[in-house]
Amino acid sequence: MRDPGRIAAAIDVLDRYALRPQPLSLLIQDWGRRARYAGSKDRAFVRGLCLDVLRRWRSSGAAEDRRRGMLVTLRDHWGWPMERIEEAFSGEHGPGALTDEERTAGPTGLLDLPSFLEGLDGAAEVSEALASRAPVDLRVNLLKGDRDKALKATVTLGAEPAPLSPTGLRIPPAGAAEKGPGVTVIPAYGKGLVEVQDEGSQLTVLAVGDLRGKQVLDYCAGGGGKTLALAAEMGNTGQLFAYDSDPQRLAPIHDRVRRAGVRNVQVLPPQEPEKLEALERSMDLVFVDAPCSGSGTWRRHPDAKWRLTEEHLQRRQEEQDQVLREAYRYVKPGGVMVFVTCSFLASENEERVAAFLRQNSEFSLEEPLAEAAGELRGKLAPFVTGSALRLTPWTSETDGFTLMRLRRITQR
Ligand SMILES: C[S@@+](CC[C@H](N)C(=O)[O-])C[C@H]1O[C@@H](n2cnc3c(N)ncnc32)[C@H](O)[C@@H]1O
Repeated sequence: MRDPGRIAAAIDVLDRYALRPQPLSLLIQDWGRRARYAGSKDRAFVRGLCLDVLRRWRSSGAAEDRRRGMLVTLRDHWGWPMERIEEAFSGEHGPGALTDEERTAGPTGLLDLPSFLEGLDGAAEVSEALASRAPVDLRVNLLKGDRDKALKATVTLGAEPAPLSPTGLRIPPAGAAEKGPGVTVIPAYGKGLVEVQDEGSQLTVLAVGDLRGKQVLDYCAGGGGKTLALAAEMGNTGQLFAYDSDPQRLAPIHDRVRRAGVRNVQVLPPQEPEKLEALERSMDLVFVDAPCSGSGTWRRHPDAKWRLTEEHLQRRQEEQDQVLREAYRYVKPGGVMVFVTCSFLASENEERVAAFLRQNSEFSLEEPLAEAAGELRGKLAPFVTGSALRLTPWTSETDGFTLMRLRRITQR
């Protein structure tokens, strides 16, 4: 396909998104089925362009008019000269020649945040950071080798040591219309030496402190991203239990655990609640990676940014309250519960923890890096605000994650 057809396709996909906001991956799949003639480079181009327009959905004007959003994105963010844009719009299979009015269109001046979040502190900086592309981060699985070995194994992908996580590698963002790095096809991935995991996500596990020999419950284990990182930190010692209320989300964990060489994990299926109940008041650590808006990952999933409504946010908060109400029961006296979200919003973090503490006087807040290893503590200290560790694209150049730490006070 040439520029005109690719751009018309991207506008068509975005028109469908505007009509009914849904995950972009579904819309691209749907387009791929209709456009049998499109090759893998065409798909990468259309997907990359749609993501970039969605990143600046409001400021480019795309929310109101996809042609305008497309023009502004290609001209102001992809750096295409007007001549190329004119040809792409008016060429065969293109979306149709630009009008005089369109030619002079500029940015709208709106922030690229849902309107109910425009009042956030530092909203302009937040909006700009979330509109940028994210790198691909890898976590080196220390059960299979060290970072030097992983660096050699990923050199063809352009990986370099990540700035903050001692287990992290970073591959810079691909060019706008390029396919991302083929991480999952390299032997090091197949052998479990590296996992795809944002540096911020890795840091939430590393910040907890020494986990060797401990009894740990990963209460919202999902597909096991944090479970694998916790297991690697535990060095296959102690016991790690992985639970999630949704059996479908938990399903991939078995294969992942095997590939990563993890031997200390017991998966607790929600269909057998007695296995979870048996852990009551016995865990050194309950790690709660709570369901959330995902606002910290909007660089990667800009389509999710425009699907979030105030009602959705309210529902996530209720889920967070419920998860806290359930998970604390498994913490032993003197043990710790760590509450993590991939959201930077206080309403999904500090406010939830405060609500929990009002109901549970047995727990008290601790400094979030209370047991983090010395060097890491130094690196992460700048990102502590009040009682939360808050990592964000605009401060730590990671996805957004918030971590809070609660201790169950020993009974006298
Ligand atoms: C952020 S995701 C977890 C991601 C996962 N920890 C990872 O790193 O791949 C949140 C998870 O919480 C689960 N969840 C929601 N409500 C829950 C509850 N009441 N009890 C246990 N899990 C719950 C969801 O099914 C979802 O898988």
